[in-house]
Amino acid sequence: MNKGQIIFLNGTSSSGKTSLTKKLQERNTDLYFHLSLDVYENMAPEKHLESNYWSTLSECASAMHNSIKTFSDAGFNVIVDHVILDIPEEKGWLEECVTLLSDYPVVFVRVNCPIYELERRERDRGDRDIGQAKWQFERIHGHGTYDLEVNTFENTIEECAELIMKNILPINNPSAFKRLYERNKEKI
Ligand SMILES: Nc1ncnc2c1ncn2[C@@H]1O[C@H](COP(=O)(O)OP(=O)(O)OP(=O)(O)O)[C@@H](O)[C@H]1O
Repeated sequence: MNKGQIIFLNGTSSSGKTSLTKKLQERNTDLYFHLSLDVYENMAPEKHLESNYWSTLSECASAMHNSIKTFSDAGFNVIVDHVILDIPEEKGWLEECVTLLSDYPVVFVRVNCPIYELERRERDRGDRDIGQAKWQFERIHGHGTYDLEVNTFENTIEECAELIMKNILPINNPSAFKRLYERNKEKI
């Protein structure tokens, strides 16, 4: 069975990942499942998140990373909506993803948006902690390796979705995940 396609979006809060996911699902006739850390976090009991937030969140993230592989192995396409930061608490998250998925058809997408627009969206939403987007903006994308970048401020969500679909790589094409995996191996 062919592995399911993986579109892996990484961007700060309010960068437009959910909007982009909905647009990709709308324009594709093929079925794409949406995997997001919020959903996995909601599966964990509140008492664990309250008493040990980062360690519980890391277990939620790990469950999600392993699920991506399971979905793809079963032939299901997925869109992963993630915020992987360069902070000690999330150490190993990206490494786990690239180790699990280096041989999978992944398009790793950097979702960009300028800080003033992130802050404007954050204020408008009213359901996000003010300052969260800025804090994440200063701690994301440090590894610098992606297959593709989109900018949800300069381009419409439709244009960003179009660009992603044009960049779905043929199977066996070396993706950013493969390059990151090889780079990590050299460090060990
Ligand atoms: N291209 C855009 N132009 C204007 N507003 C946008 C654009 N993309 C997203 N937004 C708005 O920004 C807000 C955040 O978008 P969205 O939920 O897609 O971001 P997100 O990256 O999934 O955020 P989070 O990680 O916090 O869930 C929403 O109110 C959405 O309508």
